Amino acid sequence: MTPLTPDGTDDQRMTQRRVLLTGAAGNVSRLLLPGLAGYSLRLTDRADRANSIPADPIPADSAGSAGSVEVRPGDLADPDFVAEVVAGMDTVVHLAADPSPQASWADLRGPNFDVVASVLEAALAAGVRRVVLASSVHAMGAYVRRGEVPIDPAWPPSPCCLYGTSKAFTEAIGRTYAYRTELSVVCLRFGGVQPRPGSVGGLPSWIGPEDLRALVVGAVEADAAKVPFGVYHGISANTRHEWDTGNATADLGYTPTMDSEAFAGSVSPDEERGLCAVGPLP
Ligand SMILES: NC(=O)C1=CN([C@@H]2O[C@H](COP(=O)(O)OP(=O)(O)OC[C@H]3O[C@@H](n4cnc5c(N)ncnc54)[C@H](O)[C@@H]3O)[C@@H](O)[C@H]2O)C=CC1
Ligand SMILES: O=C(O)[C@H]1OC(=O)[C@H](O)[C@@H](O)[C@@H]1O
Repeated sequence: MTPLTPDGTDDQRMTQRRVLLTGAAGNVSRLLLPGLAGYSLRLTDRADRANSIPADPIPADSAGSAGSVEVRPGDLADPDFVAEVVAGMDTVVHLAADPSPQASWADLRGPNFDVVASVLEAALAAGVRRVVLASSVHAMGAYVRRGEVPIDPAWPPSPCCLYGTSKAFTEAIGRTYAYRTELSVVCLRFGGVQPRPGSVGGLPSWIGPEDLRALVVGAVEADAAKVPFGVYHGISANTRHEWDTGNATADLGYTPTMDSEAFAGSVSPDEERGLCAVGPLP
């Protein structure tokens, strides 16, 4: 791997970094990509989603030079494809997964368990510096229902659903790779990633697009020697404070500026406490 120029400008550093984004045709990617415009990007998603992967240079959301964009469609369930698409990358931002809190074990075991393991294994083999793994607030959702807030990222996972369980696994296997190998792993527990929050119940766990971009860039850029592993809450600076983001500020330089309260008067009145419906597991 070519080392980055240590005294380069931020723009130079970004275009030198080769970043693979998985799940590039998805909803989080759509909001995230303008923040990654300065990187040399490789974007991947399933072939049947390829026409939703942006193929042209991404318009940046702030002044900055546009890096290159390469699109490589394929199925991450195939470990050979994973190895191929990870090769040559400095950083992997792994978003691809089943994002549904209603998903069953049968739905999740491939995309949210096996694929995570394949991505870490391929990244290690390829000499990748850092893997950023998409986790979710659902890994901690039981604390919300019990009203045990604000939630400290260092508390043990307490998933509210099997999807949350898959994210607790994601964090655990990431921690193992960081402990046993040279790979640095950063897990981001995103809240509701939306241009604006949808309901009153979603106000505490919202992360807006600008904060999402700043958090992921912070996770890509943080010095791997100083941050071999970490789990961070990806939440905006919401007035209805339920998620501690202090370690993200300290380690990743994340200083959120958006606040869901700005939308409080115009969201749906659904106030349900908890991220998931209660009832039998799927
Ligand atoms: N949307 C949200 O508010 C939140 C999302 N997350 C996490 O962020 C990540 C992205 O979520 P979204 O963009 O909302 O989901 P999405 O469903 O919109 O996008 C995920 C993408 O991953 C791709 N994918 C899944 N399995 C694949 C495979 N085997 N091979 C290749 N591509 C595959 C899908 O085709 C899809 O385009 C997920 O890991 C999700 O769990 C976490 C918290 C909140
Ligand atoms: O609970 C939330 O706000 C979000 O959390 C997630 O992890 C899910 O992937 C997304 O579908 C939810 O909308």
